[in-house]
Amino acid sequence: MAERQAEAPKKKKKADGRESIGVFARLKPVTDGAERGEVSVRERFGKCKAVQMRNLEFSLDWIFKENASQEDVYSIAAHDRVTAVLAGFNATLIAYGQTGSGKTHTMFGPEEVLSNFEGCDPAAWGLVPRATEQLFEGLRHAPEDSTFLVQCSYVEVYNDRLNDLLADKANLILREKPGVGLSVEGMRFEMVGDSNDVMSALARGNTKRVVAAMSMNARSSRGHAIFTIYVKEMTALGGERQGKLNLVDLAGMESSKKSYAVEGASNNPMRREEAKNINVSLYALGSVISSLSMKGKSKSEPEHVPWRNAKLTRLLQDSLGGNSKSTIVVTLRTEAANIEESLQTLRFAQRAKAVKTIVKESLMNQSPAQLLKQIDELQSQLEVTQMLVRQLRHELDERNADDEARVSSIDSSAAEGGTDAAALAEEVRLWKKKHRALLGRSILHRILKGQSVAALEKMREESENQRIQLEESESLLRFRERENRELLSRVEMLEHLIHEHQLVPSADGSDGTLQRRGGRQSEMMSDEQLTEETILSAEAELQAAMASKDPERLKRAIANASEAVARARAKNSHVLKKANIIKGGDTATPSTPLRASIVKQVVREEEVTDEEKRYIEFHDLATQRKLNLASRGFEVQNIFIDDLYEEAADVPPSEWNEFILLQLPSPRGVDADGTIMWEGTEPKEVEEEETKMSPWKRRTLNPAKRKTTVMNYNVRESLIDKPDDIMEEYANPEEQGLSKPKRSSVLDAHIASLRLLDAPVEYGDSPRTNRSDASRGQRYSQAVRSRMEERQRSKGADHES
Ligand SMILES: Nc1ncnc2c1ncn2[C@@H]1O[C@H](COP(=O)(O)OP(=O)(O)OP(=O)(O)O)[C@@H](O)[C@H]1O
Repeated sequence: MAERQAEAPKKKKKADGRESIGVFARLKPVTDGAERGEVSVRERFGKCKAVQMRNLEFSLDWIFKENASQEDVYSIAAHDRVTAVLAGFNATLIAYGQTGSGKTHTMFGPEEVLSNFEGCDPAAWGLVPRATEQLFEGLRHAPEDSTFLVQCSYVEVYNDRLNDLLADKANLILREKPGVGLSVEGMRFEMVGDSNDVMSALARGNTKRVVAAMSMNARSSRGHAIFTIYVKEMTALGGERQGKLNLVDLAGMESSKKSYAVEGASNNPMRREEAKNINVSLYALGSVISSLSMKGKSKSEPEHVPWRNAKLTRLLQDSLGGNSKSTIVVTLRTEAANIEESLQTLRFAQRAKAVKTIVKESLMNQSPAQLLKQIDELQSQLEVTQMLVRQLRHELDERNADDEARVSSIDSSAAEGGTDAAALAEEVRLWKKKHRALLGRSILHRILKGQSVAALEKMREESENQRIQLEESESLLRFRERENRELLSRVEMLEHLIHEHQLVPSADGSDGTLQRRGGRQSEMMSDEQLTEETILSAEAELQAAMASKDPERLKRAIANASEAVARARAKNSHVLKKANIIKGGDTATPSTPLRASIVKQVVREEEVTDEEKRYIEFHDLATQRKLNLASRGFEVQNIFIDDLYEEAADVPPSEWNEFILLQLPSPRGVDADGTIMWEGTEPKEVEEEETKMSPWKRRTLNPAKRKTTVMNYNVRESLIDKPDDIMEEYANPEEQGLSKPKRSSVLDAHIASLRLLDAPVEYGDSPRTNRSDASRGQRYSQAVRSRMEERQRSKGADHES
């Protein structure tokens, strides 16, 4: 084995069941002859948890270097997830990365793993065959009175359609069922009895996956594949529990220029449609991860997660936002030419690390009827046991009397001297032995009786608990219904407001602006209303621009919409000017030179020294802080945790938090002069006289010594300028064969992404903390839709009259 990595990192699980998604990165060896990019894995005390790419550092749960084996990846990233499935949890393993970066290799292994599973070398097996082996091995050691039902399903999301890879069924429908959740209608479930069954189902399914030769990968997957194994355990007493394992091999993000380098691909409409769909669904996944990572970070946490923007995100809803222990392995290409894509992948990974899922064990599921049946059974068992005990006691009493009579008769014959004393003593010993055995049996029956009584008590208690739970659920339902009614009346009120301030196009209607009917009204409008109006007009213009098929107008409209969203955010949130680099130190200084790699050590927990423990603790604190900033959209540049650790050599551990907060402070915004405003302590020159202050603090507060370089993500640029294909397709939807609903869902994805991720722009207003863009976002879309419907209706009415 190339590299036996240190033991798997312990997943932190909070008492409330919230658990972080495990996020791992795997580097793919550089392609022959290509130049390696600026990438280095930081390794300390046998732990590989940080990767440095250009001047950025990303801390994840583990970084697998190029020489990491399939076994290393499995044991660190997946083994405990599969164990959890056997204990009744849901688990998900996802591979995410640029096209050709090794997702399929990580999930399945090289091609022969599927084409010749039994004949290939098990060392080449990827996560899926290993997980399957572990599952069946676990079942072989399960309690004897349990029986299991193991099934699998395999679907592909191709061009935002759901196809069943185990049956010849295309375009399956997703349905939300009350009490059951999301299900794929008509999907085939196949029974499997061992790893060979699973692998042959997979191999069969894979022949139906759409794979094409692209310049970045000779066998590139053109859709996302989700293979699921369901394990249902049934006990002799009628209990049931179910765990499932989702194995997700995503298609890779595409850069059109690089992907179409294969001759003919750029003119192939099928390949273009695939690439567009892959990118749109992965953007939707990025938006979902962003809003999930922001959850709980501020009081005004966004409630809306845009799950519905793509089939892929709907299918992953349970894994990323629900009840599942999830792991994402991001795969990275390390060639210099691919660094930009790898950075995007790592940004996604960093955000995913801030996401928490709520993990619940699937308990033995017993209905009140089943419980009552068990109570009946136990009661009759108890009666039988009681009868047995009574019978035994009676038998024992009789035997005791009998024995006593015999012993006394033997005693008296011995006294008379007529019998052989030794033979008599032997008889006495045998009788006493029998007596003891009988007593033992009686005790055993009593223990049995005790167990039955205890079990009966437990059943009664469970039955009572279920009754209470039922009552609680009913009252919660009543409460939710009341809440819903209130929400509905609020929506009606808003619709009314919007109707009152109806917008009309500007005089010529072509400059992409809208104005309100009746200028005087605006004077009476609140800031909030004006903001809503601006967004509404921007959205209406987006729709109009789409209908006009004028690409220039559409580009203007998108820029206008994102500007409007940014303005709205600027009024209500922490903001930073686009491309405004906040610096306390000298940004001209080149990034820290790469360190010579440290000799790897494999360490056991008990062998960890105090110094190592301190380092790990510091690393965790600093990572948490970076994650916190990342999930708010800020990227920390030129700061590496190892350097901070050295800087903190004289900082007592009890003050590490303060130190890290000073080194990585929270940007609040920019004032009118362009000066950064910070939450908490501002950087300032500290007078030499202030000697009471500890040296580290004086040093850190000095802006010249401070290392901070924080930047906000410039997502707007990547959304608007990068996917040129998508822009073109907006402009020529008919030519691209896009249906109307499809177009609007693409647009919705963009709008949602802009709302969530757009680079905030500073407009001089003092920042406020009350931020509720997302929920407002929902209201905007709803309002736009209902207004349009109303217009249609009134147009219809005009015609009729
Ligand atoms: N860690 C690795 N070690 C050796 N070879 C690898 C590794 N990762 C990937 N490869 C090889 O690189 C090629 C591309 O990998 P793979 O098909 O897994 O990429 P992918 O990310 O699934 O691409 P796509 O998104 O286009 O489907 C394959 O030939 C694969 O065997």
